[in-house]
Amino acid sequence: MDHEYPFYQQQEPQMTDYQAQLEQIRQQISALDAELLGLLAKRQQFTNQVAETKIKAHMQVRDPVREEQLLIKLIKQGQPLGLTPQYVTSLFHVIIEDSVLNQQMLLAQKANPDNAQPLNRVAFLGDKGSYSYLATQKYFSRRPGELMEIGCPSFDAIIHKVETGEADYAVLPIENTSSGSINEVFDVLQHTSLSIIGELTHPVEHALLVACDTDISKLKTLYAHPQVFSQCSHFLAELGNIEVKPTDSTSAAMLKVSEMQDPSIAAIGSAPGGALYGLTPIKSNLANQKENHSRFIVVARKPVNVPLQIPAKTTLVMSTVQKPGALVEALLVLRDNQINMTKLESRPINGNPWEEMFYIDVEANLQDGPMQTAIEQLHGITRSLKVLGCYPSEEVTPTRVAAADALQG
Ligand SMILES: C=C(O[C@@H]1C=C(C(=O)O)C=C[C@H]1O)C(=O)O
Repeated sequence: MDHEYPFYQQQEPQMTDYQAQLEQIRQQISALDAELLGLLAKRQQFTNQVAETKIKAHMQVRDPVREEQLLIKLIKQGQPLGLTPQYVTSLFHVIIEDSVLNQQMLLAQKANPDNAQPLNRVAFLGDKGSYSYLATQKYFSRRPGELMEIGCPSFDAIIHKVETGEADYAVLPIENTSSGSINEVFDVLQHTSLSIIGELTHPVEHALLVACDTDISKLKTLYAHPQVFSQCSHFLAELGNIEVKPTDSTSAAMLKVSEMQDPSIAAIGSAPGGALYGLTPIKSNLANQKENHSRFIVVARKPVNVPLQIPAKTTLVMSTVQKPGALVEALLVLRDNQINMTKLESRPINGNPWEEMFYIDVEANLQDGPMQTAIEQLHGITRSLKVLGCYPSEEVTPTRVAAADALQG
């Protein structure tokens, strides 16, 4: 006979017992997370108060010494708690970046009081779910006023909306880390009276999105914006014979797949964007480069004043005279005025294919003395020169702290 277990012996825990344990611990985690959110919100209120003080004291927003001291102290405090220097540093880089961007926005608002309005009507490429839509949401989430989203089919249509007053701002993708500059945007900037008033970078995480249960082997057709195809060219090459069909925007691609509900059809877009169309990702991280970001510019009818207390960028567009070394001569003006150039892009001049326009981004405030001198000198040696805008730089370079230094002493 099988060995009988005495009745009183502990029964094996059932799955429901484990689930109950898990649920109890998860409730404690969620309670702690809520506390953490409360503390982060309180920290944000304090750093915004710091911004108010800096406005009155005309102090720079960024204080690298304070950041380094703060990170070293936190790393030391985290060590005995089992929190690694890498974890503490990366966590507080995100917290400090948010704090600096919030402070910059407050200072910029003070410098442009007329810009604060209850409704921000913003034109962007595509519709809900496009990368431009996500970038628009990100940029205006940090600014006061309700957001009215105005999706457009093309860059020309976007610019037209702002020029005619149907929109207050436009968000335009201008470059991507995988596919480089977006030439169509540089071309529309050549002829618009709008000014660049802001910038932001946004991660572009391409995923393969489908509307129903399927897998890659069943796919026959792929919809996406042409920019996406060039950013995911390696993935597409591996896919083999799948028909790729370009769409005006990522959101148009996702809408198409959502409407067709066909297991042989997919779109490439962001998972959050796809969720707005009921699409699910069956493969992620499709871009050629792991770190795939797009930089967007924000344009408006009126330029903004950028306070000298926050890092600024200025974008120029110029055409040079037709003589050897003309471009070099122009760039030497920037060097002679100690102005750092972060981007140089050339584009053919419409109707004059053998001449080029040069777009230059510099790390400088238009109000700065050296920048004013450089502009004056450039006017004297170029065929044409236009300031496209001076705007707050939204690239917050994290303060580096060597963990070892932090743990000494
Ligand atoms: C809050 C301040 O402004 C910035 C943000 C900091 C932060 O979030 O901890 C620290 C230093 C500054 O770069 C400050 O100067 O104290």
